[in-house]
Amino acid sequence: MMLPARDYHATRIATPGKLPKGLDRWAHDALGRLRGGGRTLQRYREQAEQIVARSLQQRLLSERRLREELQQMQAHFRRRQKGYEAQLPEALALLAESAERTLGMRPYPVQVLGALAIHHGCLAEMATGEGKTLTACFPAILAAWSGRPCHVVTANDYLASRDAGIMAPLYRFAGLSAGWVGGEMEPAERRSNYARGVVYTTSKELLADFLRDRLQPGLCSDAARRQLRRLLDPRAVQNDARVMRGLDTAIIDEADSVLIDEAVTPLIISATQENRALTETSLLAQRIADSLVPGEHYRSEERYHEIRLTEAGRARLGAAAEELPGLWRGEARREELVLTALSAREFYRRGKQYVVEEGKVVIVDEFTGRLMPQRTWRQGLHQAIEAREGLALSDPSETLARLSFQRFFRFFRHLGGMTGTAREAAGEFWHIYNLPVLAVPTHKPCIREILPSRVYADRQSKWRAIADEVLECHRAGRPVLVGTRSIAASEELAAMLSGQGVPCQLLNAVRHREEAQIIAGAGQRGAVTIATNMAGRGTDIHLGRGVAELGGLHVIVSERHEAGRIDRQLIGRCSRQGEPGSARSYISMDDELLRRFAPRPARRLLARALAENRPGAAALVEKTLALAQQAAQRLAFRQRETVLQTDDWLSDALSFARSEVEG
Ligand SMILES: Nc1ncnc2c1ncn2[C@@H]1O[C@H](COP(=O)(O)OP(=O)(O)OP(=O)(O)O)[C@@H](O)[C@H]1O
Repeated sequence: MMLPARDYHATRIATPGKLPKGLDRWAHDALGRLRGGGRTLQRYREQAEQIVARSLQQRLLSERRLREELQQMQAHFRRRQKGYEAQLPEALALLAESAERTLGMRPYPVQVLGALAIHHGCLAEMATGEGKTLTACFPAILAAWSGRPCHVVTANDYLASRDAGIMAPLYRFAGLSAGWVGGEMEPAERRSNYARGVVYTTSKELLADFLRDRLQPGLCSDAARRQLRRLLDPRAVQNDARVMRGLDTAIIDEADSVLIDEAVTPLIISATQENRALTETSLLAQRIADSLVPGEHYRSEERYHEIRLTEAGRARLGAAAEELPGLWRGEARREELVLTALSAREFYRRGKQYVVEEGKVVIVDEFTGRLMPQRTWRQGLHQAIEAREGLALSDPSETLARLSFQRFFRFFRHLGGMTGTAREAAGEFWHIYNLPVLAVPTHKPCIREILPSRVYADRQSKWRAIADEVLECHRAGRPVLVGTRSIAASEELAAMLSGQGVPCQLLNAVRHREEAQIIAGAGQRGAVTIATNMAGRGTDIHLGRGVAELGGLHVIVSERHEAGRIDRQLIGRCSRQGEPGSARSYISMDDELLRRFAPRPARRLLARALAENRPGAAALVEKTLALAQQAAQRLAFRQRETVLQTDDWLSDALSFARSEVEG
């Protein structure tokens, strides 16, 4: 019997506390280390082994009996009577047996350990390929049994629909229904999916729906009043345009991507309005920017993506403004407009940060490599890029609601998650989200071979060497996956390989329709797959027959990312669950990471050492690259912390302003 999902609208969402400072922060960090420490891990490990052993005993239960036991357990968790948590091991044992019967997968002890960690509000670091999808189901079921909304957050729509579909039989068996919400869905479909016990979706959909729901007219923020209104006027339920049931538990897959990489970008719900004056201004700014000479009129700082006008640049701009409309008379405003146009020219590249589709600029997500047709850059940047591309300018938009992902996820009462790469950011997870990181051991020892990196003076020689290595693997019958940082680079390599007669599959934001098919073929004998970060997370590449004997999948990292975690995710596509596999990174002296984050004199010295073939030069470049990656990560962390502090400050300032008005 399936119990109806509880109507949760009437309950308040948790209000996030402030970030601890000074001594409080020190004490808080110590607590984090304790909660994510070896003792906790040992305790969960022992419990997990007992649970798996217990589940093996339940093999003898008839299907009817197993369902009955699950129903009783669901009732315990729904009522939350005192001591119900003592039933946790038995509940997990029943679910483990159910997973075997419905999905043909009995969770390994390390998966049960991961499930326990997530249930207790930790972030389980589980290596890639260890079966996080199944692991997440157990805490999701335990949470959804309470009748409160449980959201499983995945990295993209494809994974949301895939995971909800694959795991549906287990949820049904446990008396729950599972749904998924994706970008293309209409409100009615969204509502019906959000009404399910467990909902798979992406952080963007979840936050956008949360904000849109909050914008609905007549929404009472007070829980008791809302309940009363619904009792007095049952029609209010039908007229309620909100799609979500509320927020309670979020289990976040690829938690580092969601809670760290994307955390700083605020999600903004906006309405576009025609503004001819702004359109003309953007075109004028573009024309002026085109007349400025780099080095003479402005200087650009690539590391911080910052542009500064020189005195000559200011003078030239002032002279140009004399013949322009009033808006250009204000010095600060005209500089802002031209700096935006210059940023568009200097830092934004087609095929990297964006593509042009049907006459529109479409943003490519830097971390996932996917297109984001709903997103636009703010403060005139989108229009500046359109102007540079010679496209019709879109109307600017007015902000209706905004919230950063960081702040949003701090609203949840229960937060848990998993990822293959959390260690580097353990401090940040605890500091910002109160999530201790627990490193779960692998089910089988990992036999991945990390081959020494290869270093080249320039990108042309690097790409030629990559093509040679791909050809070598292809001839030997080994499948290869090459990860690139941009769409343009993936296309370039594909053209190069095709020129050499090597058939290859290309997976990027522009060619994504056959994603599932490409991934299904990527582990077959002789397959060559070139992919942007799209293949970096969640893709499960199965080895074809005889491929393991040849050495398994070989991964080539063609250019390192600012966050080391992203490289580790890509490398994690090979050698899953104890299979063989290997990975190699390629570096060139003009890689963006080195250009932006390694000091220029060091780069010059290294380039000379490389050109002269000095022993140890390649190792030095690799060390410099590691330092550059650390510098990039530190900068990104500081930016995220600032965003959260600004968010807190804004919310304080706004609530103060409101209470003043009300008072
Ligand atoms: N207990 C199990 N028994 C048998 N097969 C399993 C089990 N758990 C997971 N698998 C299989 O292992 C493979 C990897 O699982 P999954 O994609 O969930 O890994 P992952 O940890 O999410 O990887 P990634 O970090 O790359 O996203 C899948 O093919 C899945 O069916």
